[in-house]
Amino acid sequence: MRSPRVVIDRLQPSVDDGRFPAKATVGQPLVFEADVYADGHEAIAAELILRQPGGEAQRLPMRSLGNDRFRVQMLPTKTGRHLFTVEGWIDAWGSYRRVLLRLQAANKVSEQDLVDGVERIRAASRDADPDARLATLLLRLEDLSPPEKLMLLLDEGVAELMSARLPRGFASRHASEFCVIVERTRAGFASWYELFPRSQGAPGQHATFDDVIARLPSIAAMGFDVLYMPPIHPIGTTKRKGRNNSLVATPTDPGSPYAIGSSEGGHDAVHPALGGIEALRRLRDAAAGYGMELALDIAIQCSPDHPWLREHPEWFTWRSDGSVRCAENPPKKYEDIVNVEFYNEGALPSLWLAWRDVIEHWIAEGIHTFRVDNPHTKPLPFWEWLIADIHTRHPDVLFLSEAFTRPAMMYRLAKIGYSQSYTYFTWRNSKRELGEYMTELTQQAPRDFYRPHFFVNTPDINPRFLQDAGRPGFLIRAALASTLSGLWGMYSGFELCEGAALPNGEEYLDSEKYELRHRNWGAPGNIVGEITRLNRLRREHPSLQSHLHFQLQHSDNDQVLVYARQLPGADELVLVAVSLDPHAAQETQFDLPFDALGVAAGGALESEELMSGRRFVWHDRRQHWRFVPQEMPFAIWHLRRAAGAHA
Ligand SMILES: O=P(O)(O)O[C@H]1O[C@H](CO)[C@@H](O[C@H]2O[C@H](CO)[C@@H](O)[C@H](O)[C@H]2O)[C@H](O)[C@H]1O
Repeated sequence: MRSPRVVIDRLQPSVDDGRFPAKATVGQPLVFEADVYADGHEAIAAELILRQPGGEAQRLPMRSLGNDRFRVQMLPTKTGRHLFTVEGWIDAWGSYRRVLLRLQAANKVSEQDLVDGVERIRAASRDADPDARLATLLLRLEDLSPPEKLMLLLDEGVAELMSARLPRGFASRHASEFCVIVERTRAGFASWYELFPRSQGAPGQHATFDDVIARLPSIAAMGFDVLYMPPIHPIGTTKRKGRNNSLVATPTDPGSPYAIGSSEGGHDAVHPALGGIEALRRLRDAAAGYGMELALDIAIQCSPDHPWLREHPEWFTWRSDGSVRCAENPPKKYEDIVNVEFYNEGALPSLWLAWRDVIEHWIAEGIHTFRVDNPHTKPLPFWEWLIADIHTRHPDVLFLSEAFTRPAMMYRLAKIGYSQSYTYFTWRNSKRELGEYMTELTQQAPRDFYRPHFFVNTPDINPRFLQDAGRPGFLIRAALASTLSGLWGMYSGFELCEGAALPNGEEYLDSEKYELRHRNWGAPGNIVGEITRLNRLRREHPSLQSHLHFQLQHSDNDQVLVYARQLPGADELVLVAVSLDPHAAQETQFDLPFDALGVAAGGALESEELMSGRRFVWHDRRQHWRFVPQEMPFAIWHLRRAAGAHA
């Protein structure tokens, strides 16, 4: 096929050139861009053609950014698949107007140049479909002096009218329609709190969901809106794990909740000691009363006691001794669970459908968010099918991928449907690491399909950084996670700065995965107040509700990371500076984003430090700040142009 005269290229957002849908979130700016160009020097115009779910195609004019790039931005309000393409054409009036502007700047506009414009309008008004506005315009032009005529011919309203009337020269359209899936707000903006329900009661007693209800007011007061629980199903006894991952359990050890299934049921059952399904329903409703939703864990594995081993032996691979090999995620070994085999003869489609039934079961119970354990150890085609299938009936259901593996696999899981993904954030501590990682996530390909969920800790990850960092270290990581990504999460105990670890690793000492833990939620030294404030700032400042719109700022100290968060086109922004050193005071000179706020030389910025409420007017582009870890290792400023300052 020959190239059209007007070429349309490099549509954004697009994932692998349109092979997978891009992602967007209700209420977050969605930016479309394309290169549109042609031979010669004529002006080009472009339009986005957008089909929203259940709607007519809409045409949105795109603005030239220069260098052949065009852009339009919209705020999605509907969830679902949005299809788009781009049309471009030679803009005859735009070409005339552009020349006229250049002549005006050079003070060389001739009488004939003005006549040319009037003649163009006259020709347009002679079209088959007469436009009264053009007739009126011609009448007005007749009585004007040359300078007045020039002003009117350059008028933007006239440009709009003429562009709408004139035929689109050499119009062409990109050959493909691209897709953006818009998901509900919590796909991209949510604060997760993870807890083990069985630990939420009186010391030494297995708690129920009713005990979790009693904890809701304080969790909601901290500003969390998703309550995530590790598996809540019956736990097997065969090869049950004991304290600190011991291979021998005592009769009173509750077992790992990931060892799912016993004679009391499998993945669609609730552990009786948690109060059963009625108690879960009470918790679900109580959480909704606090504006929170529950997220459940989907762990595709079975304890050897799971009913499926008896009912569906064809879903497992049996060894000659009648056992099934235990699961692993190298180098970790999970002796108390076995895997189902997706590729076994007899597993397709029954096993795939069984998992869909499990998800449907919990959706029917009002659960709309699922954290999926180790999805990278299960078939990609399975996830692609399952998520698409669930979304045809339940487009608001969210899936979080807990894959800590190679980047290609983590990204692929997002491309094939996962709404959110665990990340390497937990292990990115230095200024260089954090800067590079954020640049990859926000300015390279993942930007269009990968929503990073920044967990500061998990029951499996007691980050080495936190193990000896004390309270300042917890403040540092909370500030980073909550201001770098729209999605952040913590596992309970973080707010109490718990960091005791087993030697030489990242496992918690006396991990709650294998025993009940009782905590004093008001223990001295906690950071509940700071977490509450951070979550409040996230709600108040839309630029903190996504990981996108991130810009590194210069700071002269390698221990201090400074970044701006600004929505496209906004006249305000949030500037964050975090000292990455939990042990010693650090100070830095850093640059203020005067240009991003349109402040010219001699102008000033009004700023409010949002943790303390202190206000400043800053006249110098370069500022100085000192961080004392025991006081506050970070600062967050809201910045806008000072009233009266010139742009
Ligand atoms: O493999 P990951 O590091 O991604 O961890 C996830 O999956 C593990 C297996 O489900 C899970 O491990 C826990 O449960 C196992 C099964 O009961 C048990 O053998 C492990 O000792 C225990 O850590 C882990 O919690 C989960 O996040």
